[in-house]
Amino acid sequence: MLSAKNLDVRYGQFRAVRGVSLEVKQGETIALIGANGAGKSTLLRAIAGALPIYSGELSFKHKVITHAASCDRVKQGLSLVPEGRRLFTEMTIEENLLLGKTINRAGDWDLDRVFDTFPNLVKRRHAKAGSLSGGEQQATAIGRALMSNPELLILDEVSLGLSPLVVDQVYASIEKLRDAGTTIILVEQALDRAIAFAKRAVCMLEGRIVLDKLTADTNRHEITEAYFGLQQSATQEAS
Ligand SMILES: Nc1ncnc2c1ncn2[C@@H]1O[C@H](COP(=O)(O)OP(=O)(O)OP(=O)(O)O)[C@@H](O)[C@H]1O
Repeated sequence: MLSAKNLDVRYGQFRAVRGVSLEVKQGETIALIGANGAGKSTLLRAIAGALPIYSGELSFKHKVITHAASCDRVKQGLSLVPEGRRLFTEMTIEENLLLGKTINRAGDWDLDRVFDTFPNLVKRRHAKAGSLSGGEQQATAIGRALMSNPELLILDEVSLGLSPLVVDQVYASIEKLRDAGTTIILVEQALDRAIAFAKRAVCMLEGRIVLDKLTADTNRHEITEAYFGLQQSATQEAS
């Protein structure tokens, strides 16, 4: 579904993502793991078209999208829920959700289905997004992405700033999406949760992928070593 080949993403001279290659198959769930500054958000934002790709090639459903505008990527079925949610705070939940619909991609997602998936939003549907709790805002941001009927859903730090109880609720909802076959890449700082949720773990260190394994074939210890750069067998050689 998604194929990244040797991607470099830069801020000025600084290579935040260095020669990253990643293949994502339909229906896969991938946890993108790594320490602060490892390059996870930069990679996801470049995949979504929010940052330019300096070099390398990115394809989605066999079509090269390396330099496609982000709205064209959404039209093709690739949707990012960014870190920090980025809602329109003066608009209501419902209005924020409907923004996801403006792209007009065919599919089953509509307001009713989003409210079924996130029942905590129903009573607050006419409340301004700026007045919502963190959990409600996160649910709205995910719901807005779903309204575009994505084939690949990318979630950056869904649990950031949420209480453990609310994180459980958000995960219960995205587990439903996973079990329905949605392809998901998610950044998650809580390692145990990431391993429990995803079928595959991809760990980044200093802009590179240093571990890429099925979660069933790895363990917390191996991922932690990759996370801190303690392992010898990097899956991608330094370029
Ligand atoms: N706008 C920017 N300008 C310059 N450098 C940046 C910018 N955004 C990120 N960086 C740098 O790029 C590197 C990767 O950052 P990125 O946010 O992608 O990491 P991350 O793995 O998502 O970390 P975090 O978990 O803290 O969000 C870091 O060294 C960071 O300081």
